[in-house]
Amino acid sequence: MIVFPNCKINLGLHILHRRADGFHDLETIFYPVQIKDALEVLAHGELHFNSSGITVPGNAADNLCLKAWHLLKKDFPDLPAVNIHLHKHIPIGAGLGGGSADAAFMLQLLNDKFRLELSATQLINYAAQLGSDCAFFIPNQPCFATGRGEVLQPLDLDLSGYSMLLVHPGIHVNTGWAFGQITPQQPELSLQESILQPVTSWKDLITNDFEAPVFSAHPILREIKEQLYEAGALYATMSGSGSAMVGIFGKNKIAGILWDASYRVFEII
Ligand SMILES: C[C@@](CO)(OP(=O)(O)O)[C@H](O)COP(=O)(O)OP(=O)(O)OC[C@H]1O[C@@H](n2ccc(N)nc2=O)[C@H](O)[C@@H]1O
Ligand SMILES: Nc1ncnc2c1ncn2[C@@H]1O[C@H](COP(=O)(O)OP(=O)(O)O)[C@@H](O)[C@H]1O
Repeated sequence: MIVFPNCKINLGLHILHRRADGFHDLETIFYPVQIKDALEVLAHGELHFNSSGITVPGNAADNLCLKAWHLLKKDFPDLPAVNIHLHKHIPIGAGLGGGSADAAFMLQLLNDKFRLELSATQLINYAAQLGSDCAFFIPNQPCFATGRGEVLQPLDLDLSGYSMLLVHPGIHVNTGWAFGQITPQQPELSLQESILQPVTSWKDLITNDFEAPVFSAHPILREIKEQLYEAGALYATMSGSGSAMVGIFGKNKIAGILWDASYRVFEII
């Protein structure tokens, strides 16, 4: 069985306060984006994982696909061993939640392939144990998210009438480090209300708390944001803790930019 985990962007992100468990309560809008990995699982004699495409940092044994299998195996002792192949295409450490997407798609795939009959709510509970933004990839539709990012409220938001440019300059931002740079505070404007306003007004309404510290550490990201506006973006933002930068444009209204050859640039129409 093969599935194609997609990534997400964050439209606005506020960090509200630090919790006793070390995590932070936040509010954000998750929006699915169709840049995808490929994840294939075959029933096999013993558990095996390999990957191709972009190199995933860390040990293969720590890959979130394997963690998803082990998590279900604890509750379903008869879950068969599987042979997993991941082709990695989604930029890593980019604020696109690619690892979380792989984990959530793995849970869903195992649920379907081995008829575990887990409900969406149960899958969300498993996903939340694997990563704070992992739960989003179960409904995988635009959501207003609170809590650690796992409390999801579907949102009627459709950007298919716009074009989107996603620019990844290859900088890997560590999520834990990024949270450590923030002094949590209550936002001045309600994100839930701002997102309902026209996209043309988002520039003045919708902010990402990670931009200030991450732009300080990597000033090139501020320049990319400015370039996106110069190219005609109606709204430009960093996704999550970065470093992917997103521009939302009128349909087919992206002015040509000569990006640095080392950047990965995705045009999503
Ligand atoms: C910041 C966000 C915004 O969507 O995404 P990315 O930019 O990483 O994609 C998410 O909150 C990231 O979620 P995820 O990448 O799953 O984070 P986790 O693995 O759960 O946590 C990584 C580390 O980030 C910190 N963390 C994460 C989530 C949260 N609500 N509070 C935190 O303080 C913790 O220090 C934790 O050890
Ligand atoms: N399948 C996977 N894909 C990407 N990263 C993974 C995966 N499994 C584990 N990881 C670990 O998760 C870290 C962050 O991954 P990623 O989801 O790309 O970050 P972000 O949440 O910033 O988009 C990586 O540095 C890597 O060590």
